[in-house]
Amino acid sequence: MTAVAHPPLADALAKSDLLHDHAAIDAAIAGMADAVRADYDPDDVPLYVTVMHGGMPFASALAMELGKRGLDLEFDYLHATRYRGQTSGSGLAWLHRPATPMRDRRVLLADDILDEGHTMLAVKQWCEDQGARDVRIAVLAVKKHDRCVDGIHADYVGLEVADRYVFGYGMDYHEQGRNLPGIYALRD
Ligand SMILES: O=P(O)(O)OC[C@H]1O[C@H](OP(=O)(O)OP(=O)(O)O)[C@H](O)[C@@H]1O
Ligand code: HPA
Repeated sequence: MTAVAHPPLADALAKSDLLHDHAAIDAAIAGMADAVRADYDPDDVPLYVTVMHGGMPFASALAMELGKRGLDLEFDYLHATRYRGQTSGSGLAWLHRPATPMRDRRVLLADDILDEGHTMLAVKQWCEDQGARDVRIAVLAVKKHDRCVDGIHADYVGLEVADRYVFGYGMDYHEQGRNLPGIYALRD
């Protein structure tokens, strides 16, 4: 089998701009935690669903900030992907669905980025179809453009990013760079 050659991460970094550093991301997540905490009753523990893989660093950080503020969370995760390591999206593939029953639960979805919205539209619809009584969306970043599908928006947003391919803090450049502590954008 021939291995697929990926462009090296160092080359991507050399032709990218840092949009948000780690301190800015931490501050944004703390602000989001304040907003989420104000909307949730600790006696009605939400089901906190991380959208893998990209959502993992953000979901972890937000969960800890919510813990500091006295909001317990029940964890589950899903994996739905439509980019598959590429820089443009195609059809959504579900690789894992949450196992926890959602009927009558409040569900909080945590992901790295809302771009064209296809992923979250399908994921939110699926949670509602499972009987969740309330489904909200927290994303670290929203991309600024007018191509987002109708009917979807993020309830909690940390940062805006330009209409360029972005990576770092969960987001990949050909499956690399997810653990960069900042968010970078490729120059056109
Ligand atoms: O708003 P959209 O245009 O639908 O794109 C956003 C989705 O794309 C990315 O996932 P990806 O498909 O790259 O999977 P990954 O998280 O495993 O990298 C990202 O993590 C979001 O889930
Ligand atoms: O710009 C992006 N970067 C990484 N993953 C993404 N998923 C949707 N848009 C993006």
